[in-house]
Amino acid sequence: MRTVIIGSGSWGTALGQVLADNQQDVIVYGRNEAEVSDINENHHNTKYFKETELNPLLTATRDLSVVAGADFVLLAVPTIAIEDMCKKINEYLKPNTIVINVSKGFHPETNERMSDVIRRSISLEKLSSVVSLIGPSHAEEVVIRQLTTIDAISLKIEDARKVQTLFSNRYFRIYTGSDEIGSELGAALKNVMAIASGILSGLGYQDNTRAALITRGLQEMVRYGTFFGGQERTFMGLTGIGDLIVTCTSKHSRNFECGYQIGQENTVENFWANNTKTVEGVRTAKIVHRVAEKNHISMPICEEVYQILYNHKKPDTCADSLMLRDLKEEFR
Ligand SMILES: NC(=O)C1=CN([C@@H]2O[C@H](COP(=O)(O)OP(=O)(O)OC[C@H]3O[C@@H](n4cnc5c(N)ncnc54)[C@H](O)[C@@H]3O)[C@@H](O)[C@H]2O)C=CC1
Ligand SMILES: O=C(CO)COP(=O)(O)O
Repeated sequence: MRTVIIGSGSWGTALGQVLADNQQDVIVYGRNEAEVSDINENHHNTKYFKETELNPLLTATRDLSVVAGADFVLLAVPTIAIEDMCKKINEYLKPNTIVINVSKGFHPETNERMSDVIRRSISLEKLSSVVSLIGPSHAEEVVIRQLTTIDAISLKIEDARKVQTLFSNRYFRIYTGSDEIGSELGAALKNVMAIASGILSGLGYQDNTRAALITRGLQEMVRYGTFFGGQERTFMGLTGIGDLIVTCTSKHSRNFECGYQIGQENTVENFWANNTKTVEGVRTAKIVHRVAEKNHISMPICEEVYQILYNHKKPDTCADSLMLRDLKEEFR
């Protein structure tokens, strides 16, 4: 069984190494010459992992036609690039390919979840199903083989099981599930909460405040996710509370880091001027604002993040906006 990973960034490389560790037939496609040759020649991906030595069995290419003949294609590019990438690989795919999504967020214009974008962009006969491989998993820790558990979620459960078998090993354990809506919405929304968590740390708030953020943030995720048909219990699992904890508390999280900078500087200006990293929660905050407003879903924490990012609201005014809201709204 052959797997092609599209994207030689941090997550594509780390997941490629899991498969190389499992002695699977795997290759990474990257558009970036430096990342590809670093993997092939030095067994490093220095841009993301500094000195970490990669499994030498992991190789990379800049030739997209490598996708031809793959049984599994894993898309490890940011959400904004998923539709375009699907259209590019479509011509090469063989019938019945399992396409694995690892991106966390929404299509920037249509607001669709990633599985829906992939199903819309790849020809029906070429796709067995989409499997979302998501959960609490910083690439920086997977690449050094820290014990990690994530979910393989698919509407076609036998495909989720195939992905589970492909990736599972002594440090990487995969659970399966079929609540695609609840899982993908949880994994997307936790990025907005991680920005909020970074902001509150940057402002100097401590553990009580973070516990409040995580707990109330989870309530918002459940409210939003169940409105669109996700199951409440999914949010108690790896793609909900699990991913929420890891990104709201970790120095590895780019969403947390983005929030931290904004909180410390008490302004969003420098972030907008200088950021070059993949910070999915920034776009997600905009989409959640749009969708929640239209559907009258109460999302107070997400709304403050949106106001800071897009309406120049001062971060140090947000605590009062949240803490002094009408108490009658708080029925649980
Ligand atoms: N890094 C992590 O720990 C985890 C990341 N994810 C998700 O994985 C997705 C990918 O993120 P990362 O690998 O972390 O990002 P990254 O920024 O480390 O790497 C992204 C890669 O995609 C490539 N790329 C960017 N735009 C492209 C385009 N238009 N066409 C083709 N290639 C393009 C870049 O050259 C780079 O190789 C995100 O949605 C993220 O939320 C999920 C779990 C863990
Ligand atoms: O999704 C992630 C860990 O589960 C990665 O988080 P960041 O995108 O914030 O770095």
